[in-house]
Amino acid sequence: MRCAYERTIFVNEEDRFCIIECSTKDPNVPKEAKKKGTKDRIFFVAAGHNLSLNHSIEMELHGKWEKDRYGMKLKVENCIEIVPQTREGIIGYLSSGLIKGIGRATAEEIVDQFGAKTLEIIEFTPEKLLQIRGITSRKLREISKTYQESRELRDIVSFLAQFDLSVSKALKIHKEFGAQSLDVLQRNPYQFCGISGFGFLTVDAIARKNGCKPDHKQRIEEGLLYLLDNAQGNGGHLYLSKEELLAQAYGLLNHGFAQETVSMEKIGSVLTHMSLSGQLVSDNDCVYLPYLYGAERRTAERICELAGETELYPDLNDVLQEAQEKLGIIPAQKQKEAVNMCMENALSIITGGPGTGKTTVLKLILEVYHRLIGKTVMMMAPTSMAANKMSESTGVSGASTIHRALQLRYLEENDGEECQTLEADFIIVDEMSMTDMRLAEKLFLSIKPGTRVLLVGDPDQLPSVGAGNVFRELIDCGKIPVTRLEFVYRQQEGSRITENAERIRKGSCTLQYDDSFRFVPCKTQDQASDLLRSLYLQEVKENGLEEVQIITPVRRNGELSSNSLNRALHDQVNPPTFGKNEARVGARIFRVGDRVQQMENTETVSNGEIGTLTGIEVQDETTVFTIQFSDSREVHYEADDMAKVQFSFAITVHKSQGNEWKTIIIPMMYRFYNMLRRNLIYTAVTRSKSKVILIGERGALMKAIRISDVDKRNTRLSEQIIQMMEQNTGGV
Ligand SMILES: Nc1ncnc2c1ncn2[C@@H]1O[C@H](COP(=O)(O)OP(=O)(O)OP(=O)(O)O)[C@@H](O)[C@H]1O
Repeated sequence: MRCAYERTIFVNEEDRFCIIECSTKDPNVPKEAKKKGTKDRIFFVAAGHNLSLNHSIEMELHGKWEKDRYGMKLKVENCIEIVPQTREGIIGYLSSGLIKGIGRATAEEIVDQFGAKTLEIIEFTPEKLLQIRGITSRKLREISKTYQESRELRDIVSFLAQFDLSVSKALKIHKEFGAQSLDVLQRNPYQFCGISGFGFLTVDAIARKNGCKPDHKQRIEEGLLYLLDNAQGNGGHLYLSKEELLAQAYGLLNHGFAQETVSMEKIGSVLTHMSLSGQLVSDNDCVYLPYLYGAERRTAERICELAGETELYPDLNDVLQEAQEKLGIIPAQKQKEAVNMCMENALSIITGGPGTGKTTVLKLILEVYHRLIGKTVMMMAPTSMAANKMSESTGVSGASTIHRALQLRYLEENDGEECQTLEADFIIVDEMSMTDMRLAEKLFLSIKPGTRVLLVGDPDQLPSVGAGNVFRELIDCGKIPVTRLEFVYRQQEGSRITENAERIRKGSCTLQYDDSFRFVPCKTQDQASDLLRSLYLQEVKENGLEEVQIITPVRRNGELSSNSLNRALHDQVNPPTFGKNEARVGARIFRVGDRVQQMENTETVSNGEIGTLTGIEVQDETTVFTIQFSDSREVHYEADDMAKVQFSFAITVHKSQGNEWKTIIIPMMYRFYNMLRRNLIYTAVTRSKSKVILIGERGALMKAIRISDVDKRNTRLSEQIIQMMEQNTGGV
């Protein structure tokens, strides 16, 4: 059925599942599905993946009519975009954003000149476009390239539609294999397993449809690699035991077959072969992906090189006394010990929850170091907000994110290679619990032996988002001096937040409530969502958008997920008004004033950074978005880059790490099920500077506080450090 897109009802950004309203001239729309209509157009609802959300491109939709509680809709099985033939249609298509470098005015000029032959000319004799004013050779190259890509892309999208695969996946394949994509898809789809986001399961479905043998060696290899990769993402594991890996592989490779098609022996022999050829590393029956094994080993080696005592400073006590007097701080015994430890050891760790005096100790350390040694100090933290806080609270400017300090772009690049050597005599890293194995490797390999290093953090927070449990392992290995600051000084300032955070940390469910720490009971998800949004709007009115944050355990599924809350809040928090620029990117409309969060590391922005959209301008027929981050840095994004950005009125607990706000609002429902964990609620609560509002079921909060230690990760960093140190000292 030939249709036109009319409006979006719903789009899931992750898998591009869309529900849209369409119109058609086709009279075969069932009566029950007809929404409204004019004399010659019938309106109805269609649902499916990757539907066109572009008014300029018509679609041919094929599918089944299905009825649910919202009425009858077309469940789309196949959607083909139809390149338009009319003057308006071609102009609309060319200026739809699919083809870079052509805006509305240029499109009109092209069509005026070439008429119905326009698309043919762009495809076969694009040089003729040089006759058009404003089209330079450089622009022409861009137009030809993106036109070609959009054509190839359409073919890939059609092929992938039968596997329910999204446009974004088609884009990834196309980026990697270009014009060869379709051929590779049909012949050997396992090659796609190397493309990020292209999991074994997806590729396996394509391969099976194309008749690939289920016990083919490459299928088993890719299955094993997939399971190890999956163990990183799902459990934060660096390795799986051989037994566990074989059991998982057997289940995976035989799934969906009536009988055993891949034997355990065959999987075992492929695994052995992969270990011998270096595709995997098997060490003491622990099976690793090679780069993760390397990251763990190399980090352990460098830790051994960095650790050790420094020269003695006989004046240390006197200098500390002078520093205390200058700063007006009377440190407790533990705090003094922390200063001494840091000055007497090349590598040391300070841990403590909020308000335990970590910053106070840091100030003393910086002052003592300045007086005793006075060389270059470098301070860094995983997020820019944490880095800014470090500078502000210590009064020493220049703290940066770890990524910026290391000049890292994408972590995937240069695995195992040393990057940028850090030219400093003393390096302090805050919020160390957020650092995963791969970032830790980059960090430590960048620090030259002889540099003094102090790691600061709170190991009771969530472990890093990426695999590994670096900070906890460094503490637990027992080879690096650690000072634990436990006394909460901020309690004396009458804050319920630090007091309750401390109780949560210890697993106590007896919390104290007042205006700074509230629990608002709600029985249902709908009720909680309504109340949460109205409380959020009220808090924003009082404190400003930048100081209020919703932190939720889940990103998708349900009204209390960050995705749903952002959708529901966007127009309320930042409504469209006359003169406020906005622009559509895919299904989302971005507006000046929106709060957004970066979801991937790039050259200039670290994953997790939060900023405000301050400008949307059209420059040279390209829409440019300007985002200002917390350190006043302005970064420009084009429409494609905005895929790396999410609205951030609500964010997940994982993405909140290393940041803080005045007011935090947290939904807590039983339906969060396996997200109800102590370190999750502890992390969320400790993000607040002055007010915590919990909304939901009290029992869910209690359950979360009671459940600890579910994050056991397979890592051996601590074991490796111990082994290496003992070898170095001849087992003494
Ligand atoms: N020895 C001390 N005597 C009295 N007050 C102290 C002492 N140490 C710290 N404080 C006070 O306790 C409060 C919390 O200290 P600080 O900011 O250093 O903790 P923190 O661990 O860095 O907290 P957060 O992680 O929440 O920023 C501050 O007001 C600080 O002045």
